[in-house]
Amino acid sequence: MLDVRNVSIRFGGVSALTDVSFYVNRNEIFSLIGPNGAGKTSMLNCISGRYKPQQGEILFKGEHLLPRSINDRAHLGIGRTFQNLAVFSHMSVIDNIMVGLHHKLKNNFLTGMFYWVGGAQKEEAEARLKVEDIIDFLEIQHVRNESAGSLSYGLRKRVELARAIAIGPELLLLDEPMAGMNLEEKEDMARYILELNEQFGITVVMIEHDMAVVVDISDRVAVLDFGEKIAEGRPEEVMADERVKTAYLGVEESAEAREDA
Ligand SMILES: Nc1ncnc2c1ncn2[C@@H]1O[C@H](COP(=O)(O)OP(=O)(O)OP(=O)(O)O)[C@@H](O)[C@H]1O
Repeated sequence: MLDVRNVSIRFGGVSALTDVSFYVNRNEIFSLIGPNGAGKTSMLNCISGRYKPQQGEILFKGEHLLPRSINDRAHLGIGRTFQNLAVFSHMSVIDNIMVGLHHKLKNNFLTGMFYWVGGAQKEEAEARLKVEDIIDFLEIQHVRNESAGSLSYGLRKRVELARAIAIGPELLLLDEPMAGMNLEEKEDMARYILELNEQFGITVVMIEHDMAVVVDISDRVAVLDFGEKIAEGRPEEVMADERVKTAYLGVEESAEAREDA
């Protein structure tokens, strides 16, 4: 479904990604892991269209993605969430989800001006139905009319996920979906991701730092370190890899050194 070939991107003197290749099969849960600054978010940004790599190709269902805009990629079926929460705090939960869906609706701003004349009203009504399904699925009925900013962090993350799935993605890019969550919230999020994958056939590419979650729910994993891919395979294979252990050990050692200082 996704074929990343020899992707490199630099920011000034920093090589965020160097010649990185990997593939993701349809219906897999694929995790990108690695220490801070390894290039994981840069890779998601290259796939979703926020960044344009200087080298390489990315194919989605056999189509070249790099010449396409962010909106085009959403239309092709790529949805994403962000590392830092990207919900609109002042808007209600339901309106936040509708924003995601409007990306996908046929009627654009101009035709929207003829709301009562054109088909937009009907389209909006159908959209609402779909939003209700998503709200049920993510168990956020009780807060549907609350403003998103008033919700707990875990619930806001769920609203962000709801918005991403509202476009009906075939591929979902999740940037640290469990960051900042307590154990119960993490378990819930892991369950939603698994159900999206198993029941709705959504392929998932996820950045996650919680290794227990990664091992639990990923089919395959790729490890980045200083912008290079150092390992790829089944979670238990990757965790046993010496280069991976060294990459993470380096991080732990420097963290200990900071604590000692
Ligand atoms: N827009 C940008 N401008 C300049 N440098 C950038 C930009 N985006 C990423 N970088 C740099 O590229 C490198 C990789 O960053 P990236 O955010 O992709 O890493 P990451 O693995 O997602 O890290 P983390 O786990 O901390 O989120 C870092 O050195 C970062 O500072």
